[in-house]
Amino acid sequence: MSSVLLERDYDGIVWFTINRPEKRNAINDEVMDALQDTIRLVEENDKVKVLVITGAGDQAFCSGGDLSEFHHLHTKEEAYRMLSKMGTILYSLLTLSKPTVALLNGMAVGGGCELATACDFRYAKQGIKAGFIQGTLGITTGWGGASMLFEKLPYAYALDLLLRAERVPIEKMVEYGWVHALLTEENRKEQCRKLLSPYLAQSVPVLRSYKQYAVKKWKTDEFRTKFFAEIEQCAVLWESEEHEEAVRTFLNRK
Ligand SMILES: CC[C@@H](C(=O)O)C(=O)SCCNC(=O)CCNC(=O)[C@H](O)C(C)(C)COP(=O)(O)OP(=O)(O)OC[C@H]1O[C@@H](n2cnc3c(N)ncnc32)[C@H](O)[C@@H]1OP(=O)(O)O
Repeated sequence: MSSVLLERDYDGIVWFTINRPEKRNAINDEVMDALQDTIRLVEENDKVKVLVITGAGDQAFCSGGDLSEFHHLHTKEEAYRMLSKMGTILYSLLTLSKPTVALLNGMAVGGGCELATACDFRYAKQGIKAGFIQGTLGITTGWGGASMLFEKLPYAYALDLLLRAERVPIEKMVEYGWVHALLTEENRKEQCRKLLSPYLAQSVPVLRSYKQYAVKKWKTDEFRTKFFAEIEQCAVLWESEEHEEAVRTFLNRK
């Protein structure tokens, strides 16, 4: 079974679905590579207008990095290779010249919240929770999530979410401005398409122009340096006994 599903609609939407529901849609190398290829396709193809990223099943949008695959990374150098690979992908998602949406079909935790933060809009199913829970693993955001969060949310809200490191009810995420629309259970894809229909009515050059203008502030050496320094800091913490122990506990919890 493929780790990712890709669909292209007649109206210009590309749907990228992480298809690992049995792992709560955790991200491994295969998902990273497919996401990178999809971002390239959306950037280059003049018929594609919007990229929507979602997860398969009803339980999770994405549970972050695949801890069972990445727990063999012990040194900060090993960790940095993996973290900066995904960080580079999320940076290209952040600065993509087409609108992007994270469609939260279920909970988002850890790197799953970083993936969602890299998107322009977050539409979420009612009743779910989302959390930057990295602190409970003895690490910080490793894919540039904090740099992006501080750009997109008011300072105190962003800091609160990172420091509390818990799963927060999605209604609070709406209040904080992280989630832009709540969806009901029924036919979420159609609800998403309806929310996107005004954007889909615009031409690709118009969409591109506004997005390029919007993301210009992040295409600077200053922002990139901050973004990759955050990733480096996570790599340092990845080596710690606290992190090793937290991951061991999660993987052996049954
Ligand atoms: C690497 C980058 C870093 C970052 O920058 O942030 C990260 O992302 S670190 C990873 C952070 N994520 C987590 O710590 C999440 C860990 N998962 C959970 O807390 C829970 O699984 C859940 C997401 C809250 C879902 O809970 P629940 O619905 O009760 O399901 P289970 O816990 O029983 O999980 C089912 C199944 O899925 C496996 N799983 C879940 N998350 C991951 C993951 N991130 N990596 C690998 N595997 C994951 C879990 O082990 C179960 O598998 P089986 O035991 O084989 O059934």
